[in-house]
Amino acid sequence: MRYLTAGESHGKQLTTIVEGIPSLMPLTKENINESLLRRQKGHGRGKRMQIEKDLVEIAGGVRHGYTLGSPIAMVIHNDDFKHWVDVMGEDPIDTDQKIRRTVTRPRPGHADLNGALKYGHRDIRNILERSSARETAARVAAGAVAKTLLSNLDIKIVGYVREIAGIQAEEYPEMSMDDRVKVSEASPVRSLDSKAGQKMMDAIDKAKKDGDSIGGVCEVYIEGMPAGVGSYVHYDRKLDGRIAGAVQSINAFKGVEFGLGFEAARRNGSQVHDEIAWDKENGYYRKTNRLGGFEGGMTTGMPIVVKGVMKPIPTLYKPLQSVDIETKEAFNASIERSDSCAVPAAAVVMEHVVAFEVAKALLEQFPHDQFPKLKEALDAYREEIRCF
Ligand SMILES: Cc1cc2nc3c(=O)[nH]c(=O)nc-3n(C[C@H](O)[C@H](O)[C@H](O)COP(=O)(O)O)c2cc1C
Ligand SMILES: C=C(O[C@@H]1CC(C(=O)O)=C[C@@H](OP(=O)(O)O)[C@H]1O)C(=O)O
Repeated sequence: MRYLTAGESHGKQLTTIVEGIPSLMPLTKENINESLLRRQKGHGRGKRMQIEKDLVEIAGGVRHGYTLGSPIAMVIHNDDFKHWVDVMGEDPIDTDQKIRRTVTRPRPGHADLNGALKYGHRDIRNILERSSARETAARVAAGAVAKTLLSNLDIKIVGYVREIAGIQAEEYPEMSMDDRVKVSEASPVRSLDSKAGQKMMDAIDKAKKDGDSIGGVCEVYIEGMPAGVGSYVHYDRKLDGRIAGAVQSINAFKGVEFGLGFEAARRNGSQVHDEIAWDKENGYYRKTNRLGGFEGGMTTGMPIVVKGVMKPIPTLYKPLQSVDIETKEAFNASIERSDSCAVPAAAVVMEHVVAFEVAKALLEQFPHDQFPKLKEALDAYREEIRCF
């Protein structure tokens, strides 16, 4: 199972191709649109999100509400393209226009300067169009297909905000999965803690007023995974490693933690490892879940709990100093529009990139071309480990 995306932020459309989804799995565009609309919500986003209404067009791989087993092609049109036809069109333009529209001022914290150096573009627009987190809409579409697969296998996944600008949401280890989904959906910052949520919104408003930006921490929580998915036998089969890579690949993410994460460095082993218990009904379980659902690159059967750190948005109304790549003169970057905080949206992105890695690992472990056979194999494995 793999996916590719294509498309520029202000170009015509984003395209996603997902390969490896078994046949005979129920899938509709509503499954995908629900995820896309969730990604667009959240306090702190800029004017662009008022222009876009992300809706998917399924262009291949699905017929009459079921997957065919062939690649699934999905298209999301950029409504903003109509304002950028001259800038983003594929036809050549005259030199005067080209010079007028060339972006030569790299923003600190974005991909602008390194991308220009690497690809030899003297127009930074050629970098920023693709490095923009607009691409995360296409990744959410791929993740929504994976989420649909997981949900049909009784595996639930949700992403929400744990922290914005140092304001932490309280931890609710006993909170049910359904409540996590409900509460995070209801909150404009997707936090499970309404008091902290209000403070987070105030912090976002203040950052915006000050022309600044803020980051935070997202968490993804997964229930229903049996123990033993992933593998310890090779570095690239460790599922926690793959999830970490996927989370780190989200625009502006700077770190990943499972369970206690970095806090584990400060505790003794007795306060970190999760003791093993057994009962007849459920088989093995853990009394705690401090390791966030992983040992040896494999799931433990406890919920997967993974956090990702998002840095503040690089494009600032309050300008940072940079250097023009043509004149080499120092300048203070000024901008037209940007998000001031995209952590709530990033929590949805994180949920979907993690969903993809989990679904991919399941299909590697239980390779089936037909979805009902995958379900049967997974259910048989669940029973096998319950009775182990
Ligand atoms: C949902 C989302 C929205 C974002 N919105 C913006 C934005 O409006 N302006 C901006 O400069 N960066 C934004 N970013 C972050 C940049 O895309 C990111 O910093 C850039 O691609 C450079 O990559 P890096 O930060 O991972 O090094 C956003 C990121 C996400 C996940
Ligand atoms: C378009 C999206 O996010 C964009 C990500 C982004 C960036 O630089 O990463 C910059 C902004 O775009 P624009 O320059 O058009 O205002 C965000 O709106 C989206 O999430 O769909």
